[in-house]
Amino acid sequence: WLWDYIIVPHIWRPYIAAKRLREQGIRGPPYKFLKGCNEDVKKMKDAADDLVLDVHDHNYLPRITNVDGEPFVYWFGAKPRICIFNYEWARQILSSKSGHFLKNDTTPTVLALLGKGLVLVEGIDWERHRRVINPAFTMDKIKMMTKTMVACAQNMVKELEDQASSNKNGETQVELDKQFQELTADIISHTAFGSSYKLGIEAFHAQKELQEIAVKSLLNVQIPGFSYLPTKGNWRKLTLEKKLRGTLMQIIQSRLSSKGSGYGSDLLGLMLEACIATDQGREQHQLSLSIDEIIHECKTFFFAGHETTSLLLTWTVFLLSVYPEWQARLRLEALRECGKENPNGDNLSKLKEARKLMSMVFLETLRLYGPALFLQRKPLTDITVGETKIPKDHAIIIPSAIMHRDKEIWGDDTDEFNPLRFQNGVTRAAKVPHALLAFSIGPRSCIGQNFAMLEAKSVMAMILKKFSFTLSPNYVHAPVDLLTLQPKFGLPVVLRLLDA
Ligand code: HEM
Repeated sequence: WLWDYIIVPHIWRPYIAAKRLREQGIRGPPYKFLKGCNEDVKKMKDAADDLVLDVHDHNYLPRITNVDGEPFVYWFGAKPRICIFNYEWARQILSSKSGHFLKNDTTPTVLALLGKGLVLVEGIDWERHRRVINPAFTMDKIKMMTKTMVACAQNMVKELEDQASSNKNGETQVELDKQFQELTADIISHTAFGSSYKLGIEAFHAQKELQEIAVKSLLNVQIPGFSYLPTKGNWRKLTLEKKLRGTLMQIIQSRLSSKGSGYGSDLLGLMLEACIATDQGREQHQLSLSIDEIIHECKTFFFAGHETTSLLLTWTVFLLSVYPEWQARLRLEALRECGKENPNGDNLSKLKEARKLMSMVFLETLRLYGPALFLQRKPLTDITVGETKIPKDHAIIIPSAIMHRDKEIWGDDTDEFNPLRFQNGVTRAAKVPHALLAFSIGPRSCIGQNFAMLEAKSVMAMILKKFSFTLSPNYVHAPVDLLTLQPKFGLPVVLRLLDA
């Protein structure tokens, strides 16, 4: 036991891995028994935590990391992670269709949070899941969902409008980040679960708490078997997992029992149609999912589908508050394309065109404040990338947030907010066509990117047409890495009714 569970994985393998990498010139902080670098990373983050930035300063990297430049290795517990910064290597790894690069191992808490759905499944299972789910994300389907997105956004805007008009000056101060979280959860819940959206919101609250636990546990010392001990934290995690599963099961049961001519054309409906095909005794074929897989997919879509879009909206409002001239330009564009009407599939398509300012602003926000700070992969076998031999099972970290500031690729103004860099389209904004990694690239790139952009555009157009906004004096600029990039102290904003 000592040999298999302690000496080999926690002493022998890290020692050999470090030696092999050192021989190739890849260095990094020393491995520490059980802890790896987790404690040091935690200390480094704590030390940088007091660093508050000016709102015009978009280089928040010193708050979350102290690395750049050359590839190096660090230790997540006993597991080596090789951090690379090279765009060509990143392209090779992310675009590989050979199945040579898998998603990296994840901790049990992150797995409970995210579910073993499309983001984490591999190989033929991934192909099967993606085939079932792809039809829910065609542009036509997403355009049809605009109505739901707009209806949800209208409720939020109306509430804010009432708040503002009850004040003489037509102003209200709100924590917009929280509003966006509720709104995007509402939207994904309606679009994925239809009439069971209220249960979806319950699931969202359980998932939110699981996320907090996941963030806290991520940099803890990795003691083997610790997650199975009956601690208070592990108990809470188990209770939340049960609640989340139970709620999702309830949503599924209610859909199964209300079947009319089909299960519906939303995401859940599509997955259930695929599931029933298996249930009816056909062999596991290319278009089938089990109920358990559907539960995992629901978790995946709930997390991947609301948190990221809510952050895109949050950081965009932050930037438009700091650059009021851009806010005014976007308002004019929204009024020109949508007039007094609410956005709909057609006028939003116009805002979607690459040359539109709204698209450029969202892309620039994703470059500077993309929700995912890095991408991770691990090779299935020993592999050479560039001239570096990467042994199998060594995680590869592609730090998109750092790479989005590479001056050689993006030019000297990388730390500045300059949406016009995207005026000729996303592939011509930098020296390489795949420079923007916010949605990743290659076969595992984000399936929900069109959904997210359309949702963000609907919401932003509706806000811009009703309000002007500035940062509240209470806003503190301190972006923080909590699995995704978030404003540490939220986004308090003063909204002013335009026709006040
Ligand atoms: C601004 C919003 C969003 C951002 C920045 C974003 C970012 C990403 C990134 C970086 C990946 C690749 C992860 C990797 O390679 O390891 C990804 C994958 C994924 N995203 Fe998104 N995402 C967003 C919105 C959404 C939405 C709205 C949905 C669903 C409704 C969604 C569902 C997914 C799924 C299912 C995958 C896995 C795809 C696969 O592996 O086949 N995302 N996303």
